[in-house]
Amino acid sequence: MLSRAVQSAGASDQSAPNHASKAGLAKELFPSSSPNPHDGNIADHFKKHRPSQNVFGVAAAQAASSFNRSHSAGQPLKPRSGNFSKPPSFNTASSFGSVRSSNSSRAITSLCGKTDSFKDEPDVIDLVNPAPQSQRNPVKTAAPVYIAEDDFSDDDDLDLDFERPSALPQLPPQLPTLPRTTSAVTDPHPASGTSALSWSQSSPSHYRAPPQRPPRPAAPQPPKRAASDADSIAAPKAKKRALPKSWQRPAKEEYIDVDEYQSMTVTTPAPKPKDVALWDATASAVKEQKKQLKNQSKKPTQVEPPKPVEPTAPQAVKSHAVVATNHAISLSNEQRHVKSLVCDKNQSVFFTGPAGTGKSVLMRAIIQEMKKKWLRDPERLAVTASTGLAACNIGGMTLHSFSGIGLGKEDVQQLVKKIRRNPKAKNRWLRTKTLIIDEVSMVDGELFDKLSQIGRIIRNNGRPWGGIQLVITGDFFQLPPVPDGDKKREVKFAFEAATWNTSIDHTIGLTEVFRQKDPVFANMLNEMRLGRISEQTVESFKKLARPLGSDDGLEVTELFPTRNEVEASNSRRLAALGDQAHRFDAFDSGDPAVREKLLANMMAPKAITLKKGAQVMLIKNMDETLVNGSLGTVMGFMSESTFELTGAADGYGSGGEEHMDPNFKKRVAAFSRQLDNSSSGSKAVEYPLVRFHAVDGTSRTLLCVPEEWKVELPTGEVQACRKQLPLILAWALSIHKAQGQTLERVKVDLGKVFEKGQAYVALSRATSQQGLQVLRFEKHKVMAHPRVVQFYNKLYSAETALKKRPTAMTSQPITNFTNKAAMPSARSGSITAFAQRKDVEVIDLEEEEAAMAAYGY
Ligand SMILES: Nc1ncnc2c1ncn2[C@@H]1O[C@H](COP(=O)(O)OP(=O)(O)OP(=O)(O)O)[C@@H](O)[C@H]1O
Repeated sequence: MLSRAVQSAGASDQSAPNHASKAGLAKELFPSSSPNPHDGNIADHFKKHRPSQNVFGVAAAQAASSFNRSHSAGQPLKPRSGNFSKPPSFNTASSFGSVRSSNSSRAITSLCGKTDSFKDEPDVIDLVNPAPQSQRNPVKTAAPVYIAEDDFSDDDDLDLDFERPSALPQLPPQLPTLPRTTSAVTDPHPASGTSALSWSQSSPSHYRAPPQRPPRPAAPQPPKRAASDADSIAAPKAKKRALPKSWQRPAKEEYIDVDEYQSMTVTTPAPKPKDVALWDATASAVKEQKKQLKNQSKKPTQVEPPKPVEPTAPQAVKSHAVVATNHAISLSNEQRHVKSLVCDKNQSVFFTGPAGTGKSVLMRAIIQEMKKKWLRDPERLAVTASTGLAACNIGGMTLHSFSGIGLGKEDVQQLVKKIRRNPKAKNRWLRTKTLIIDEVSMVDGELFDKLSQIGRIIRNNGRPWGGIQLVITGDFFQLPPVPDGDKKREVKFAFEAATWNTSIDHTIGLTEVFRQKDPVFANMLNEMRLGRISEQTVESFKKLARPLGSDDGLEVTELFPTRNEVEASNSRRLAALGDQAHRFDAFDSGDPAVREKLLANMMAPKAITLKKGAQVMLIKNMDETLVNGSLGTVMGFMSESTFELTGAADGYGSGGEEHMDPNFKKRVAAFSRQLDNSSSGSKAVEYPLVRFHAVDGTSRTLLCVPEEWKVELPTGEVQACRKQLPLILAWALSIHKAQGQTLERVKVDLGKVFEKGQAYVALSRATSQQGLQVLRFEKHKVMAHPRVVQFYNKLYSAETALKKRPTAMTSQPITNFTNKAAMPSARSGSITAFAQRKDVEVIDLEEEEAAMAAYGY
């Protein structure tokens, strides 16, 4: 078929040496609905942009319409014949684009123009009395093959859509059926105690006693279809199946109930372990038990709302809990608009806006909607973020993990080779249709270009990212990409990537602030965001140095700019816990000459000390829901064998077995001791049992055993390796790790702020001034990156230009920035308050100037 297609295309090319059509095809593969990719000036580009200036599309449409005209003038087309149709006279290049529309219009024309349209040429092939070859329509064999652009995509090769059985040819009615004699079969040796089953459930062979074996009482066989009765049995009636109640989706799509969304995350129940007493277990039974318990522990232990956390560590859980949204969140108009562009119109969208404007909430709503869309094919949606913690917040993985590029330092060709060696990563690239990227401000521009190029190569599709729909969010006024330590090059933002503009159809600015209800506080933060902070705001922030009261019992989360400060604070908190300390030292291997240096900046610490009740963070992706950034509490310590035998769900172990039946506890202890001694000959190591709290409301318990981190050369050769628990202490967080969080009680020390956007990110985590303590605030520490300011200026200019254009031109906006500064949500009633408080002079500018300031002027 492929060679016929090539021949056909070749023939068409020769008959119509139309270079313009080839150029048209090329343009179709590199669509330019976005602004000029080189200068990044959206406003300039928009002036040049014409919505329907697609050379190829126009040529195809003209060809199709001329074709339709010529055939509709008193010469009705032949009806559809099988899968083929008579070729139109226009060239092949045009047919690429118009094949679908021309076919459908022809089908309609033929149905309208002929009275016997439905009679001609049935699609069903008569297998019993096939017509001789000579009687068949010769046009079929001569018909050319039409190829759509997607036919060559790897992606489509993998599209295993189920074909409805009704499309198959009907069975001939005279198919011989065997006489129903099965019920008359008499069994010469009926097995005693066996109840006869009806013929439709059991074959005759089931009634005979097995040869050379004495008959023994047996339980009735489950209905089983044997090969011998296949001919005589009619197809079983399909059972009516209903989805479990928990799978039902909310009726109203426009309202997103976050709680409902969270509780919809249903997991398959773990298989029940075999009913074998522990002390009776054979080696293979123990193995089986281990396997089952391991599987069990990998799954969320509950799907209901999370239980109150053990009294041992209430603070730890409360302190970092993302503010629970117990009420339904209805998306604002601007959020709904973005969702519709993504989910209904399949557009590639970048939506941005100040902290707290609901970017993550909107992203979750989009993910929920897209998951519904790809319910039967979940791999089509990939959810990623620039950092592990951000990925955890939206239930995804890091962009690096998704792409399978490791650190991604190599050039594109090497990275492609690396991905091709990794079947999982390669499959992700091929299967994904929509790629979500959260917290894009930390995605490096070079990485963005590399991934775009990798997508094109691996998917064999010339469009940016190989044609994957991108849904990107983030605020470039927040944290920039982490600079490349080796090259010492200046940081490059994702919006500075060469492929940024061509990858995105729409840029939308969200303006309604939800996190901070207090308009004064919201505007103090907005000034910080832009790096244009008034003296009054400086004074207000300095007043927040007072300590926070602790009367509500909520623990304060501490944020620091540097890792050392974070470590010092966590050590202090650990020391305050009374329990026994457990120290875990890393096992390092590799070339001693380079090992120390290579492992110095590794997330996994050289040594970590833990206690029961300690708040920890996972630093490695375990699976879809336990990811780098998941927060949890240490519930106790136990050996692997105890964990596997007792199960993780109850959370017992050394220091946590109080709920266990004493007799059972003794037996388990004895048995696990026996196992431990038989395997190692000495007391087994006890590892921390951690209950992790996922943002989707589930709680999962995991015995955290050492994991490996490797530093590899591009050849795959391991230079250094560290084996350590995948945990760090997490009472205090670095500001980088806190990006994306909403914290009700937060203490920020800005003394060592070193990065642009860092102070803004830290303070904008707070929901109110009452819940925020700020230490060492200085005006000069509040910095906005000049290139980010410039980028948002351009977006604003493009928006202004757009508004000045005639309505017809603005039907497909590139940007959708509203001409106003970011404000607290009107629905909280705060907007009125904001308007009435004339004494609060936030930004001393006219309305338009204020709007410009909001976007960087
Ligand atoms: N449509 C909405 N209605 C009510 N509350 C909302 C809405 N959208 C978001 N919120 C609330 O606003 C707060 C901030 O939301 P979110 O974290 O999504 O903001 P963000 O723009 O992602 O912030 P950041 O840039 O700091 O990560 C959350 O507490 C969220 O529940």
